[in-house]
Amino acid sequence: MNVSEILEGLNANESRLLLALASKGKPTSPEEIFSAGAFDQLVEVMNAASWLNAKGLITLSETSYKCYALKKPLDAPLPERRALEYILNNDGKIEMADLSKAVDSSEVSIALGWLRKKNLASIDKSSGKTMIIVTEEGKSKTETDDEKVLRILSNGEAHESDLDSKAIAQLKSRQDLISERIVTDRILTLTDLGKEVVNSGLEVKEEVAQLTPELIQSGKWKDVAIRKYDVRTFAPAIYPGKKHPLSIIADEIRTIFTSMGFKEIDEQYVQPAFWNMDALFTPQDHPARELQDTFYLAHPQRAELDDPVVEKVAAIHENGGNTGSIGWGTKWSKEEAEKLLLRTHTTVNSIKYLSQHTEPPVKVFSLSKVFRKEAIDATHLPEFTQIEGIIMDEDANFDMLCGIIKEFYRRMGFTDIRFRPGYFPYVEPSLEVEVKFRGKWMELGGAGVFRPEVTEPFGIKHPVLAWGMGFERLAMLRWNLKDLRDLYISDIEMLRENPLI
Ligand SMILES: N[C@@H](Cc1ccccc1)C(=O)O
Repeated sequence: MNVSEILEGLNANESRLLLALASKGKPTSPEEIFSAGAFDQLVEVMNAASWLNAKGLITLSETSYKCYALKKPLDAPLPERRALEYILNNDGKIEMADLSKAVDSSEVSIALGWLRKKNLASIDKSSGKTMIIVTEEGKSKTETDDEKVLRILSNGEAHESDLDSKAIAQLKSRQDLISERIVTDRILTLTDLGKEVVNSGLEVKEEVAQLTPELIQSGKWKDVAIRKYDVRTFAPAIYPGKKHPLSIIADEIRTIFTSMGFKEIDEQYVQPAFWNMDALFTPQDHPARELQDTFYLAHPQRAELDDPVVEKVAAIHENGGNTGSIGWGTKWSKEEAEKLLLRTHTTVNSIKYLSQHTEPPVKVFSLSKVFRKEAIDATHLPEFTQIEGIIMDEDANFDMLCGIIKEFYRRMGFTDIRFRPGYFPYVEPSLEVEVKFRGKWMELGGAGVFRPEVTEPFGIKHPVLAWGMGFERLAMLRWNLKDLRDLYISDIEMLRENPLI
């Protein structure tokens, strides 16, 4: 291509950039060009730069480096420093067991590990006791290399060349201390060809980026230069406000149930044990009622029960009432039933709704939070969400229950479902629902038909089909996550990359 052909092919922004670079007379960064004011957006400079680079009119060189910052301000010296101070104040030597006086119990092994690794202290067992003894280095070093880095970073972000690289590596290996960011500097330089193009009478031809009704009506469109449409141009990433992935799934679930004719219900998180357990024929000595499984309220501890149904439920527990069942055969305590707790399942919503709606048809669902004293791990959270529902109908039966659950999962995109015998005190038959995912069966919830011991006190005469299923686990399968906790960590990258729908 000769110079005049090149000139012909330049768009307005490319020409503008060439002229800006020529007037600077030296290699210049896109940011500097942008701040000179000829462009509306930095991305336009970058876009033009990449085209000019491809055409050989400029070179675009990039250098990357790392910057470090504190993840959060340090409110105390590192555990090993606090431990060291403590040992020094105790003549440079303490018993291992006393280390917990210097640092938090969760920091003991961290402090000890780093004291030894940094050679600030050593372990000595020669006296028969395990002693921690400060080394010469520990006595003289008032600041280690990593502490120096932390001190620098406490004044703000710093360039990697200003920091000790070994100390950085050490700090990176520890949790929650420092974060790393890669910064890329770009420099634009006119090539000889670029200079030649500038010197051969380059000028900016104004272009129209958008055809307007006026341009068309007035006929001006014939005279203006219209910018070429190019799908390969850079575009800035836009992160609009959008729904959290969990809300997207929740919406899907709501749409499925409402389109099947269900109405959504919910209740308070705090419930008397009566509704959460007793009304559901859960015996008062059931393990799930224990303090280590259920969150009970401290203030107030109880709510008085004055519903006439309480007596009926009591009789059912003690001797089966007039259901034909023999009940649990134990003395029922009203006090136990009056304890307030954070609901452990949304089945409490279903039974409360039934208590007010005893005639068919009933088709309701809940999608709401429940609470259990679970240790947090990859598949358990103390606060999670259940997908609950009931159907009461004259013709309701077990097949219908299995059919509804299968249909629900089919609409969520899971076709391999199986039912296994399970045990929930309030249903008979009692089922566990499992979904096959990547060749493995995963338990997603329970279901069954409410027992007469549950329905009789309310005078319910027709079958009630009930189910309660995990919401987070479903979301986990949907997004192929290994860890439930990822759903609730608001990782901004994950949220940005997640598609809008
Ligand atoms: N409530 C049960 C699920 C369930 C609901 C309804 C009927 C049977 C089982 C649970 O939390 O695991």
